[in-house]
This record gives sequence, structure tokens and C-alpha cells, in this order.
Amino acid sequence: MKIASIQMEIKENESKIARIDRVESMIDKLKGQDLIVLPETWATGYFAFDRYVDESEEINGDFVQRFSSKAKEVQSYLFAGSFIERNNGKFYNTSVLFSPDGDLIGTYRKIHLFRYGSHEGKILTRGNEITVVDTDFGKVGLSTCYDLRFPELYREQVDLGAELLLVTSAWPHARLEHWKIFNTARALENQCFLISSNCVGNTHGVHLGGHSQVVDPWGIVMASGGDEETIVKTEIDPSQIAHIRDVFPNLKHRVLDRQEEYI
Ligand SMILES: O=C(O)CCC(=O)C(=O)O
Repeated sequence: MKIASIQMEIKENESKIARIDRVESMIDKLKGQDLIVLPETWATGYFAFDRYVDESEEINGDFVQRFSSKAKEVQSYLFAGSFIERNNGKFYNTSVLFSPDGDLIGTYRKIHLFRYGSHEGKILTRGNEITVVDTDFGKVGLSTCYDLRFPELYREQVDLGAELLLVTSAWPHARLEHWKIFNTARALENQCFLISSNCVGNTHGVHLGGHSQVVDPWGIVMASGGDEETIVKTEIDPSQIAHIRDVFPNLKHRVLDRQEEYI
């Protein structure tokens, strides 16, 4: 399974339209990938809170239409990261996954809104549903940035069958070490592949951390971006998930009922 994670630079003065055009031409050069992953609210820019309401769109709006067409054009699963979704007067940080036929097969509204140096929690409404979606490569769980700090979300995804964890992010450089640890920990403890996409650049006084990752179910970082805009590419073998879960079955050793007899 060939993977490409687009680690975008968020340039403060770049418009949403210009950013979408730029990402589309990056994707055009990625034919032959099985999965392409993008970062969090990259079209508006995560820290451009003053643009959230004006640049919000409904789920059937231009953003979703364009990336549905793009997925079909390049014949890849496309996790287009998140955008500001407008629905019934409320706003959400919603990520979207398309199949190679261009079908919108997964949407996820960020559950843990970030409230440290961020206005996200004041403008947006949090999601309340876990998203795990069937693909040709296994079941995929969707999550967003700050969610990484909440292991229970990923355990729920695993309980729903998740084998690959996709994380869309705009994680600051100031906490880069946390980012790396959480990427590895969520993959390792859940015996899943984890594929993340983070932004780089300096925007609204925040230095974004990059280091988008692909981590295998044994906790090994297979590929990582650095501090610059780049496309992190690697190939993974999804059959490794069942193999590792079989030879080192820690997920089966969970004690869900402490009163149950030990076997
Ligand atoms: O948890 C962190 O340190 C960063 C989270 C974040 O930037 C976000 O959720 O957008």
C-alpha cells in the first residue's frame, strides 16, 4: 500500500482558493498512490480563526466536491484533512475521506477541540461520533490533532475494528516532542499503522511542527517529514497488523472485567 502524506506550509497571506489550487496540483503529481493524506483545516489555516465563519462550507460544498473529483481523477483514497463545516448555524472541524471512486466514505467532526492558545473551542461545536470506515486495506479510524492526547478515543476506534489510524493536524513546533511520542504511542498501544499529516510554517505567531509520520504497529517510525514543506512517502504492508496482533497479542490481554476468572 503506497502512502503519501502532504506536509503543507501554511503561508499566512495565501488565500483559501490559492491553497486549494496548490494542493490540487501537488495531488496531480501523486498518481499511483493508494492513500493520500492532508493536514488539519489547511485551506483556511488552523490559526486564522477570523476566517473560520466566512470560509465555512456545507458538507456538499465546493471543498468536498473538488476533492471528491480529485480522488476519482488520481484513483486513490484521499483523506483531504479537515475544513470548517457549517451546518444549521453551527460550525465544526470536519475531516473527510474519499474512496478512489470519489465517494465520500467517511466524515469526522473533531471531538477534542483545542482550548490552549486557540479560539477553536469558542467558535466551533465539538463532534460526538467516532468514525471508523471500511476500505480495501482494512478499517480506518479518523482523528484530528489534539485528539492524539486522548488514548480512549483510539481504543474505541480499535473496538470498532480500526487497523489504520489517520490523523490530520496543525500541531505547533513548541510541543514537537509530544507529537512524536503520541504518534508512536497511539500506533504501538493499538497495534495499528498510524499515518499523520501536519503543517509547517509560521502563521499568526505560531511555528507549526511538521514531522508528519508513518508509524507501524510495532511502534517503528517508517517515514517522517522534517521542518519544511514536503511529501512523506512510504509503502506499508497492512498484513503486518494481523501478524503482530497474533504473535504479540496485548490487545487480547486487556482486562475489561476484573472480576472475571483468570484464564
Ligand atoms: O495538543 C497540542 O499540543 C496541539 C493541538 C492542536 O494544535 C490542535 O488540536 O489543533
